[in-house]
Amino acid sequence: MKTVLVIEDDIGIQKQLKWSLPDYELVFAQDRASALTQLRRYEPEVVTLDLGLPPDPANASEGLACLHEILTLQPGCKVIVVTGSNDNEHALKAIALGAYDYYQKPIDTAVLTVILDRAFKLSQLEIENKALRAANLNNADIIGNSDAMAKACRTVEKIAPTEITTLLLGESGTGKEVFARAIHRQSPRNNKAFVAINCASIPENLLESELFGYEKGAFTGANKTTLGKIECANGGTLLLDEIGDMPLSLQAKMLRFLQERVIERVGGRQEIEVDVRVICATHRNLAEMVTEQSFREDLYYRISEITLLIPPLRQRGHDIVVIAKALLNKFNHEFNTQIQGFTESAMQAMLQYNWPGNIRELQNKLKSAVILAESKYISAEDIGLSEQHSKTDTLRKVREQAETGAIRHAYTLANGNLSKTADALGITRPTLYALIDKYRLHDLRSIEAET
Ligand SMILES: Nc1ncnc2c1ncn2[C@@H]1O[C@H](COP(=O)(O)OP(=O)(O)OP(=O)(O)O)[C@@H](O)[C@H]1O
Repeated sequence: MKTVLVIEDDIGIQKQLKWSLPDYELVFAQDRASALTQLRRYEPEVVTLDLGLPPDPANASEGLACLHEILTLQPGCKVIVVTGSNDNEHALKAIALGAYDYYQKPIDTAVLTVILDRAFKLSQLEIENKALRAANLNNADIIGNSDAMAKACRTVEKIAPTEITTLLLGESGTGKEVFARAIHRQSPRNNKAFVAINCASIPENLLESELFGYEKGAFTGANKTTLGKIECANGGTLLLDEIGDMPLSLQAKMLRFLQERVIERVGGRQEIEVDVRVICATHRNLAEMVTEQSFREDLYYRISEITLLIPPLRQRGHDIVVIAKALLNKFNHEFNTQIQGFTESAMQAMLQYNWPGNIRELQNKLKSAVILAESKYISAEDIGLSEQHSKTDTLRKVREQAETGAIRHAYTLANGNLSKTADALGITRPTLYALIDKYRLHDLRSIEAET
């Protein structure tokens, strides 16, 4: 349910709104201080604000000051100001200060519902727009603006216009293929093919014909002459993914192609010239493989004219959150869901988790979270990251846990009697009610109501 913060000191109107707007979760505040507390707590997209707030309800000064503070704290918030009848002057002043809309008392819930719906729609559009802008920060689909990524993107911009053979190094799922595509897209070859082949996923005996193609009759089943990936990439770019997994037997043929830019199809005798830009990628330590003699040294130097290290996700700082939000936006579209964001603990957990599977792992975790989440905010549990991943609780959360625990403990000792519970806690009964509301401990109230 969408949350609306209603800032209104008239209890009667609060009640009226509560029963007449059942499709929203309404949270209330009666003055400027409590409004700002509620704003920090619920971060509502939409607020209704009665301009006549105590201590000066006859005047709009307190309401306008409140509006100013709300927009300072949460600039994207849609504030609908509520004025007395014919109070156009203050309504216009509020709009000039940044309020989204206004309406005049007496309350007409049909009108208010339309205004609220429009405010939420606009807010959603703005949130999506922001995520899309974040998604386009650097190179089309390379999301993120950490120093590490900015540096990698600058390198892409420099090497893309050249013909230099590039080696992309990085853990699995860091985006090596995404970077290879970005190099192609920014190169003069961008109107020709980008062809990728994963050397680790094709059986050794098939890899040669996949890469170099074969002539008709070259082997049983070779019914017609077939082009390999290298020829298919002619004029464009070829990505040799997981080059570290290329068998030694094929490495010599690959070296010849890279040096002379000619190939021979399997079963053929004719040399065919090809004009292909080559990008290689691997998560393996090729230098170590050279020492162990499982990778040819001459090939290693040939493919690594320039090496670009793609940082693992855990070293990209706040990028994790930026990417997570962009992915959430994408999955909301894909699955037609309305998840609005992440809980604080989910954010902390994502920032502290090690992400061994990098962005691919983040994608998988978020996809299932979006499908399975039961609230509009994704929690740490939804993404399969337990509380232990979120080591630093906010002060607010620590306080909430402590107060909730103390209230429940006192309540049990007082056998469900709220007056005794309040006494034991050293607070008044109304304060206890306020805390029950604040922490949504409504089971406590209902037990007393039954007794
Ligand atoms: N910076 C990024 N922003 C958003 N999505 C990204 C980013 N980098 C990668 N991705 C996405 O993460 C997934 C993994 O990326 P990619 O396949 O390029 O990784 P890889 O390093 O080539 O992985 P592997 O080594 O396993 O082949 C892809 O779906 C890709 O679209």
